[in-house]
Amino acid sequence: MKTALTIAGSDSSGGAGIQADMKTMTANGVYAMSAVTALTAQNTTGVTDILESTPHFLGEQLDAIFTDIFPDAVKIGMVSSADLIVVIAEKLKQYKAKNIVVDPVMVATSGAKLLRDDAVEALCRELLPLAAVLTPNIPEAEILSGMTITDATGMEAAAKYISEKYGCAVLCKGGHKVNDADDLLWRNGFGKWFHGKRIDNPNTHGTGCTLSSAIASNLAKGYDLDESVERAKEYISGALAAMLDLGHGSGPMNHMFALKGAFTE
Ligand SMILES: Nc1ncnc2c1ncn2[C@@H]1O[C@H](COP(=O)(O)OP(=O)(O)OP(=O)(O)O)[C@@H](O)[C@H]1O
Ligand SMILES: Cc1ncc(CO)c(N)n1
Repeated sequence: MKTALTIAGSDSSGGAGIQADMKTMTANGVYAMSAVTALTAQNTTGVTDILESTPHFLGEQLDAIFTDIFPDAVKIGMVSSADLIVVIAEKLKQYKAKNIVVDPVMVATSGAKLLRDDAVEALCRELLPLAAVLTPNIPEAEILSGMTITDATGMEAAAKYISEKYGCAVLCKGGHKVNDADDLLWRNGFGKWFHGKRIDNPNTHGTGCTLSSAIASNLAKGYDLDESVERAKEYISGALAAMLDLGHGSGPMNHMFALKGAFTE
């Protein structure tokens, strides 16, 4: 069985972060492992508190994983401080990790800030150059490129700029503001649009975590990047279309929609 690792924060409500990542990896047929960067006290309405792992303990989790079950792909999500980012970069280089998907998580769907200001610079310096692909939404692509994005042309300009600056592929997600569910993949000097059918579902907690983990799962299974993105979009469309409705805010998706009998009661 192929294996994947998520390095991310825990979401106590189970719809985003580590929990979404592990459900997604499992549903996509790979063995899921985790290194927890932070605990969040969170539900569908917001984040009330964050307790960070120490850099030393995060390093110990990564040592334990890489010296035993080597991951075929790694997904990086919420990493709130510069010190944690430095440890992750050091360990990924030491163990020669491959198929690294970086989701530059900055703000939760609920609006809570998940990345400290000093960490943005460390993320760009330490982690982006190691990424096989980076998956910013529009606000994150604006921060990483310093550009304002209002349309598809803006998404292309920002994705091209970020890809060239950090030498990695960039999947700019349209989900939030522009172009509905159409995402742009910029790699090796060329852009390709992945068109998604917009699903009328207000429950989008954890969509970014889920998409990046599905891409990592497909890379772990040996699909190339284009095929991995295509399959990940199909998976997230299925999870959104299952119309799970839990909680008082923007609720989670049904990650197990394809499991026989899932959520029928
Ligand atoms: N209503 C929708 N219908 C279909 N696809 C969607 C919808 N909303 C988002 N997506 C898709 O889900 C994926 C994740 O995109 P999104 O922009 O929501 O991520 P994100 O902003 O990083 O998520 P998060 O809020 O978890 O941080 C993208 O492929 C996007 O196109
Ligand atoms: C722990 C965690 N990571 C990422 C996100 C982004 O959706 C979130 N809400 N919570």
